Amino acid sequence: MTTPVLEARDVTMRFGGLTAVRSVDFTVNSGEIVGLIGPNGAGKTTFFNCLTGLYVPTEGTVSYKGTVLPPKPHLVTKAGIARTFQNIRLFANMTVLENVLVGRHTRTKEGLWSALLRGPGFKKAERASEERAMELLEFIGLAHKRDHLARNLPYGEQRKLEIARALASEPGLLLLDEPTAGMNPQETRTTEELVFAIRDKGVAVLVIEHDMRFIFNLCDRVAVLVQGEKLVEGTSEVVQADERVIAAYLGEPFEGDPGAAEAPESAAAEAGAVADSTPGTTKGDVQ
Ligand SMILES: Nc1ncnc2c1ncn2[C@@H]1O[C@H](COP(=O)(O)OP(=O)(O)OP(=O)(O)O)[C@@H](O)[C@H]1O
Repeated sequence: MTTPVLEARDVTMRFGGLTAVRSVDFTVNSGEIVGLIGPNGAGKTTFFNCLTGLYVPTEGTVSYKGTVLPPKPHLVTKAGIARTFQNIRLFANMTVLENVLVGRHTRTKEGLWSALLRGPGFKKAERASEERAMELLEFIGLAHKRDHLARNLPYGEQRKLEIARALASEPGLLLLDEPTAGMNPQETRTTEELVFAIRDKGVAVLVIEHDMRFIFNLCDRVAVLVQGEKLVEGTSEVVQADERVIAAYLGEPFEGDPGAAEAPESAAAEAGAVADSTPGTTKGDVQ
């Protein structure tokens, strides 16, 4: 049975006179991989930031497993939501293992005194954390690089390490912000497999991405934001076939348009991907 993991109700985010997100209702159910797409500046990252407590929505609520979340990032993580960022945010001069251990801190119960005195309770907790971190490194295929500095990893592996660090907080929902940005097609395919494997481990996934082929292959459901509003939501097939989505990416007006005529021209390339990634076409990955 599917149960809601994340529920955003009527979320609005204004920056002064600009409404970046407008009255968005959005649900992610257990066992789902959901995509969030939209032209540049549509409000995707702002919406993510509202979900993770980085921004306090001007209006609306965000709930995780039925409980309204406090708008504080560390409390959101503690509740069970983890995220990665558009730009890699690893501790470059720490090892691969240390980076994952940092991600475990919300799940470590040992207090300050125990850590300072390095008592038996702390050592036991430290061993357990390290074991879990190594399991995660095995899972993402980086166990053999546990002692490498993060900054020396190739780009694709740095992004994987970010995912492992996010998983270290034992989330029930993982938010990925453009996980394949800058990746080559092989790395993108590996990421796709990794996201499926994460879902199979019982973690629901919400992903923002510009690579339409990636999104439509991966997601059970896709929501389209345009000018801060949710325009369409449905299966990959439904979204790809919706003319309003293509029009929004091309910056063409359409019935009920919240203002897509102002969408940036660069979105036209992405629209090509919407149109060309319909089943049966052979267009390559788009970035
Ligand atoms: N902190 C902020 N202060 C003021 N305006 C902001 C802020 N963050 C975002 N915006 C504006 O809100 C709108 C939505 O931006 P956002 O970054 O959420 O879009 P996006 O869909 O994630 O875009 P992209 O795909 O290019 O990353 C844009 O007009 C942006 O300039």
